[in-house]
Amino acid sequence: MPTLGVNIDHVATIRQARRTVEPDPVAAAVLAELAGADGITVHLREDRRHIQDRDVRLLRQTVRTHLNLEMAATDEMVAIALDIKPDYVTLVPERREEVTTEGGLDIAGQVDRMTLVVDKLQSAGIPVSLFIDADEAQIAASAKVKAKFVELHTGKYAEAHDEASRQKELEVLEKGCEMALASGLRVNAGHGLTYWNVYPVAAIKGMEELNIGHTIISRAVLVGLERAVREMKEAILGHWSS
Ligand SMILES: CC(=O)[C@@H](O)[C@H](O)COP(=O)(O)O
Ligand SMILES: NCC(=O)COP(=O)(O)O
Repeated sequence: MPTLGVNIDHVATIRQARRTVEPDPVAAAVLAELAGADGITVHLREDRRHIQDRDVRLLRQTVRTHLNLEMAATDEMVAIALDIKPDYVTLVPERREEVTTEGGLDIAGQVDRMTLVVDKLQSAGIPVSLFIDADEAQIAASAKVKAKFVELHTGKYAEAHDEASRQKELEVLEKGCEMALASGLRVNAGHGLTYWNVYPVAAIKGMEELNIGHTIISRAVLVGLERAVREMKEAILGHWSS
């Protein structure tokens, strides 16, 4: 079965709603690791809407499993990665106006640029994963640019409205995984996976790591709310004052 990379971006989303210091994604990473996370994933977006540079720098020092830095393939981000040296980098497409990552990277359409970026990072000892749709041309191009991994975008599978379309998207992922492995790539997957839809993807043969964030942070808010309210009642009674 694949390992679990916990994406903690949306802990930072809550913090950035007030531009304050809580909740701290660095603390969240420690708790995720204590609970069994096999890796920590953060997406340093160009607009810094959630994760900040400070978070990535501190996480580099505190993460005990492995740190996966998701980022756009821009010169600014490459410089940051070369400086911070995460355990691996996942290159993702970014559009500033998007609510979340909408599709996979077009590697086939920018082989020269991607070859350059992948080589720059991997020559510095940072393995590169490419976040792509499970599409034949994109998988072939990912092997061509010599990335070590691909991360198959599971968004279409996760958003399928009925069982037949979900099954069809699952087959696309299975075929993509098989093809990527046959091309010498290691295979991760993620985006939009939930407690209810993860198992069929986890069961795909050869799948190495699943990166999952939004559903875990959403659940954490709900399963933690009762205790948080109880503790505020205690604080009002002075139990938290020194
Ligand atoms: C690349 C990807 O699928 C996730 O990292 C996702 O982008 C999380 O960040 P956002 O929710 O800001 O899109
Ligand atoms: N690359 C996918 C990821 O890190 C988490 O995506 P999501 O579970 O927040 O949709």
